[in-house]
Amino acid sequence: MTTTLYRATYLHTPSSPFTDAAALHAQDDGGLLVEGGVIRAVGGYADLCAAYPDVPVADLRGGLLLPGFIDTHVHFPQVRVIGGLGLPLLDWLDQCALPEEARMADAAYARGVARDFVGGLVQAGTTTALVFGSHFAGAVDELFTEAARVGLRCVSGLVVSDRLLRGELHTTPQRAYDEGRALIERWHGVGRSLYAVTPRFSLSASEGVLDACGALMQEFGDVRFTSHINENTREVEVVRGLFPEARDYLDTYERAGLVGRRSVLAHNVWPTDRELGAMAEHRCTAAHCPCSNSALGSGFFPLRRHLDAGVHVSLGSDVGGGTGFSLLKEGLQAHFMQNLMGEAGVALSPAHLLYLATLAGAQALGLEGQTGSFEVGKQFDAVYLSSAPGTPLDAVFRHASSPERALAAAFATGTPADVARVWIGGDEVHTRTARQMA
Ligand SMILES: Nc1nc2[nH]cnc2c(=O)[nH]1
Ligand SMILES: [Zn+2]
Repeated sequence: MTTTLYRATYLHTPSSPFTDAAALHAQDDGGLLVEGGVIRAVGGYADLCAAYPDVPVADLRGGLLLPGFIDTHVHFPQVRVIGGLGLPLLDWLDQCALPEEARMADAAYARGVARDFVGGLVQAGTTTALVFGSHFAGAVDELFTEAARVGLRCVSGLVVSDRLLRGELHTTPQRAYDEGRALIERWHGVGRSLYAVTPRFSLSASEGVLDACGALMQEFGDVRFTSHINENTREVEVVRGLFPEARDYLDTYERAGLVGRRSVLAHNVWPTDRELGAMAEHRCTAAHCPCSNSALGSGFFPLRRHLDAGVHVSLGSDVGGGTGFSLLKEGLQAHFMQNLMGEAGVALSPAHLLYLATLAGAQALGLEGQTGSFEVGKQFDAVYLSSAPGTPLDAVFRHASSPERALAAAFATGTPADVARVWIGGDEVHTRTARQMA
């Protein structure tokens, strides 16, 4: 079993800065002892070095070591259509996303997209992702296969819909159940893969399809659930018309038994107070996707209302409605948008951004015992940020007055080009090449 002592400036949030003012832990010259991919000891480098004098040292000084990022909302079939700017949600789906999603019927095409997608995630420092899969079971197999090859922690599933999209993306309740069941049996709990039951959104999923999803959730107790909610005002209006008996958008999922501790609902830009109260009671998560909300003009995420109601919030890139895989960029955009909301916004510190990009995602997925922070017993999932000499971020890293200042700069200006090395369960899954640094 390999044992390594990593020497680095590291930061992590073992608790939530939204409830614990001392949540951010930083070590200027820190040590992490990793044995067989698991963190066995943490602390100052000098202390660990004295305690474990024979263990080989990996010297990561000069940059920042953070827990691997956790993206709780990202679409596998959309990596090649990033950048469809300027359209509202329903037009963007129609013109940009869905034509590409139809191409995923071809498994060979899907295999290429899976390589682009998983590569994009790990190069951005993402070590765990809750992924919207494809409408085609064969393409979902390609995604899980590629994620397993690379070593990504991948939570994903078959996307199901039976109305209002393109015909070739529609299924039936029975097929949704049968194909979902087969995929769960093939992938759930295998290696680092987990299954998420995934109706696209209530606009495109009839009660029958939502009930089929509910049946899978009942039968397989620990699979996850994900979908979209309250993203765009026009979408909310259409859903209201389609479900006249439902109290609101959330209720369309609640009635099918889909909302609980392991449910992640993306966006929630336009929630009612009833929905926020119910989400807190269910202990489900809202995945905030700030770049997507900006690019599609969906609106400002009411973070203050979520926090006041006690709703758990995590971060998602929402590629390809979002603009790329970097959770550093999502953190910065979240910060910008809250600033622009004035009194209604939440002042997000670097500690908040780090928490949202790491432990908050692990908690959303019920994986906080395994990942999201550098605590003894957790997997060594980590991202090492180190900038090319001469770049502004390198200058900050060399001269920052504290690790927290360096962390703020990483969110302000860091990109995937600054991601030098990435580990998942102790396995190095990405090592930047000279070309990627340029
Ligand atoms: N942002 C976003 N919202 C959706 N709602 C339903 N499908 C999608 C999607 O692909 N992207
Ligand atoms: Zn989405």
